[in-house]
Amino acid sequence: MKKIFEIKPIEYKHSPSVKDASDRFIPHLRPLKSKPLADRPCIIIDNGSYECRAGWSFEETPFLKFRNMVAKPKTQVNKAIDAMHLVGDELNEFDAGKLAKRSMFDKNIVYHYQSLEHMLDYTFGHLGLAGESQIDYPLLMTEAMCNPNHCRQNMSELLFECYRVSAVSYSVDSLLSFYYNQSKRNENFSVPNTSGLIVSSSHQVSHIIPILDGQVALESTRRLALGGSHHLELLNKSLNLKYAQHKNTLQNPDAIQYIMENHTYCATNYREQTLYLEGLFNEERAYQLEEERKKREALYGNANAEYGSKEEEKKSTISGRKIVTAVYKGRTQRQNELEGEDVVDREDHIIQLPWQQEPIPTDDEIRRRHEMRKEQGQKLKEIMQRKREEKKRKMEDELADLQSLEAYREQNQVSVFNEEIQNRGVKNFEEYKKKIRLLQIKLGIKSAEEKKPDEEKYNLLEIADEFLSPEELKRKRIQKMQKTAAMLREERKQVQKIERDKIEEFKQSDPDSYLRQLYAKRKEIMDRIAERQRRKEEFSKRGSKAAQRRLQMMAEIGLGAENEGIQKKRGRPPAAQDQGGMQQGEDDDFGAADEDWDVYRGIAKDGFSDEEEDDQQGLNELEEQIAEIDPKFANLIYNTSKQPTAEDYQIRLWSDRYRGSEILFQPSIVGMENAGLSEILENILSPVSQAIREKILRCVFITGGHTKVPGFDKRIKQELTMINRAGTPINIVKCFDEQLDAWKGGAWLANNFFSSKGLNEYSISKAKYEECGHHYLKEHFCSNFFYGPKQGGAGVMQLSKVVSLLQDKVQQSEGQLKRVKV
Ligand SMILES: Nc1ncnc2c1ncn2[C@@H]1O[C@H](COP(=O)(O)OP(=O)(O)OP(=O)(O)O)[C@@H](O)[C@H]1O
Repeated sequence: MKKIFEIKPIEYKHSPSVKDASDRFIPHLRPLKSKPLADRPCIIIDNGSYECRAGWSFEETPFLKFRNMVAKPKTQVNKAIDAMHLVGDELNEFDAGKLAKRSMFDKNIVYHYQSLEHMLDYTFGHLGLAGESQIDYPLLMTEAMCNPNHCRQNMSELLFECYRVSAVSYSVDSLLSFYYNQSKRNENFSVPNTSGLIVSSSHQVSHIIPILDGQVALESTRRLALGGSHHLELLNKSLNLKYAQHKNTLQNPDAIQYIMENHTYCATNYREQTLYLEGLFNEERAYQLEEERKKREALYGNANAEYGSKEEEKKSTISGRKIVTAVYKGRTQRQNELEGEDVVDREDHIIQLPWQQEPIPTDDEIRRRHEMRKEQGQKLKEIMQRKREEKKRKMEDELADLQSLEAYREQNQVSVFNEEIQNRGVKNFEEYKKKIRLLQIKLGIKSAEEKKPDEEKYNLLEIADEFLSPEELKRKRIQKMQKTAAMLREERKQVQKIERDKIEEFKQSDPDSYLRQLYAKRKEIMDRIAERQRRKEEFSKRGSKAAQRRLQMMAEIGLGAENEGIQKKRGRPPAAQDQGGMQQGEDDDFGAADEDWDVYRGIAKDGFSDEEEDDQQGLNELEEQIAEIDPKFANLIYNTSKQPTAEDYQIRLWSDRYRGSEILFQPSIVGMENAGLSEILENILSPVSQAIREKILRCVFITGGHTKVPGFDKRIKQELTMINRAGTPINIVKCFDEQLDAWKGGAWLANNFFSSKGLNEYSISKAKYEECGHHYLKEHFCSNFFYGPKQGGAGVMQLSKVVSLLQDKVQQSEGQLKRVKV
């Protein structure tokens, strides 16, 4: 049996209260407040586009960890609520549909500073600083690699001007994680000796950062704009496309996130893995077909097992049950062998989506449904019977009425008789006679002649013609015809009886074929009903051609009073209608107004009803017959085995398990023309010397939340091995915690490097900010480089310096001009 995985509901965290945070931190912070700034604890904020982690440097792990989203309730109730902003776990306390969420990030760059402000309010408030007028502590904030100056500038402005933070240090998350891990693993750790290659993949982007002797090789650093969010999106799209029936569950982002975090992995070799799964799929299909064939054989016998395509049939016999069983055994054995080992599970996964079982009907319930269906059939029969009786009564009345006119003839009032029959739509006496006879036949009334015994009825047949008068000869001919017709009738009855007997015999001798015949008839009726339904729907659609044509026809023949009423309502001059029908060149706009369609729908409703009833009755009778013979069918109809089962709510992950992470290596899967990670690694490593390559490959450091996908490190090793033809040893180092190491690295940096004079070397103090301007960045081994006008530059650049720079430029361009002229 294959293992079936469940989707566990995500437990939403609740935001800690501001009071709890104050109770926790204020006793710690109070004695530290009087100390110099460098000796005070540092606030560490790892401001990630997926999650924000914040806490004090004296703690082991971040106190706050929340989805970096800000939301506004969509209420419009009152101003106070409308102005409210929810951050992080506060969002979980509201109905997701009633919130307008937004992220402050574009890719992994902060661009919406209003949201940032809400996030910082929340963070400082929940770190025990709710009552403070300014943040009297150093702050370490993470930022993206090569964060644009403009973004940092806005950030500094907000922190210094709005929150009056004492000192701010900016660091890159993956560098923090790298150095933190190095220091923890390496006893002789010193920044200038550290070299390595950081491979980081987080929510929106992935980075490859080579580090040489404690320096980031910026010109070789690369960013790939793909990360966990793209993986999630691809998985979401593919599952929703494949399992459209489970849209409700699969459109829930939490369910997809759960699947991604627990069931996806990174294939070491994409193509080989795809072929492997294809093999599994084919084996399983063959097994299924084999089983189906066996079932059919059991049900219909070997000769009749002709369902399914010949191709599939062939395939199933090639593999055969034996092979399939062996395959299953092999798979189980392989899985058992792998258990406990550090091997990525490459099999397909079956996921059980949440569902609710409907109660299985008891025998009594099935019987009740059967009875109900029978009752419905009976009712339909009764309705038909009533209709027939009504028709018969009408015909009897008509017959009686017509026969009553005979009295006028008997009283020699021929003109009155003629007038009366003409009033009833009958032209002359001949037609009158015919009509009476027709009604009698329909009502099954025998004429006086027919009631006589055969000898009397056909008394002239035995007499030779020469003994008969011309009148009798004529009657003899009629008697002859009547006798032949009666004989034919009798013969037909006999044939019908024989047919019935044959069917009964056929039913007894070959019930399967008989059953199939019944099924065929049922299908015929059902097709007819479906076709009628389709036509009905077609007519009821305003835009359909059939409906337009029908409406046009109705408009042309004129809809009498009803139509007239509508036209009056629409304010048309009555003269136009009086002329009858449509005038040449008159614009026919019947159908343009909604009322026209009401008339049409009224007409469209009646039609088909008699045929429908006949078909429905026929279908009921057939189903009764089938159910008597085929218990499976009875179950299908009355037991409604269509009831959903757990299997109906299962989804199967095949390539979905590894296709999402493959986008990092083949961005073309999501339509991007970028180079993938393997190509980027090759571009970085091929131009460098062997000595440098050796240094770098000694520590290939993997970090970032998205690298949690099992097998990611193995894939990177595989790619590097293929690039590294010289056979340089490759050492893959996985970080301790993919998501928290950046924060922990921040705490490590603050605790080890910020004390006494260190703080000034690693952070921008308020005084420095005011002196050097908002773009100022203090560079250190975990930070970004500053690009643009040099530190303490543009903002404070002397005017004389600017003028001399401009003069230099002018001179240079003049020199170039001269050269061109010569
Ligand atoms: N077990 C897991 N398997 C695969 N992906 C995961 C797993 N856990 C988390 N992720 C993904 O990792 C990503 C978050 O990574 P991380 O926490 O490093 O991002 P971040 O630091 O918030 O963002 P960024 O650094 O891009 O601004 C998310 O896309 C998340 O879906």
